[in-house]
Amino acid sequence: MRIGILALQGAFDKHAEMARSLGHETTLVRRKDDFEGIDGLVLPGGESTVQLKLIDRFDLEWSLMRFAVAGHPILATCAGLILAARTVTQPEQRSLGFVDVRVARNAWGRQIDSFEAMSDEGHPLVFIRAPRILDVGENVDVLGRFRGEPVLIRQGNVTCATFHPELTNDPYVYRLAFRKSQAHAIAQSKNESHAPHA
Ligand SMILES: NC(=O)CC[C@H](N)C(=O)O
Repeated sequence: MRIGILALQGAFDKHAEMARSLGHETTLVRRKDDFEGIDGLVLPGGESTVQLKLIDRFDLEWSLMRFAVAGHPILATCAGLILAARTVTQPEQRSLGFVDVRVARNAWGRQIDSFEAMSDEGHPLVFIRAPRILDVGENVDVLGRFRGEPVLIRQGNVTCATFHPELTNDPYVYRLAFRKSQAHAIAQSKNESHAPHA
């Protein structure tokens, strides 16, 4: 697949490395034109307030919405999850609403700004001023937990992590987010919609 990495601000280099190590091609996405030809998209960590401003400045909101609604696979991590969430608190902030979750920003407290841990399922986690998922809607699947609380979720084509999977050496989150079968299904539905109507 060709994976676009939103590269306005934040931790996008390591995402590109991880995607390439799994055999994907990558495109750094900074302008509307960059959405052409990508099959999947990463919304990386960083500072979500700054990222929102840059999305406005470069007029990318409509392209992001259209990409999500078209059903393409999206992986949103940390600040990316904050952008993708339905509701953001602490402080409140506008968001794109791709997934039906409520998140609190910077929610682990100052003393433990950044830390490494293992998920309940045994995968490595790196948290950096991470958000916490406060509640999930009924259409949201919880794919990973830490001490019982959701840290990896998926709703339809959008997979979100509160942590930084690109800073671990475990690619399972990418495998979950960018499944071949998913890309295939999307390509097929595109072909069908292009088929001439009898
Ligand atoms: N590592 C991260 O992406 C941190 C997210 C950041 N604390 C925010 O609120 O946007």
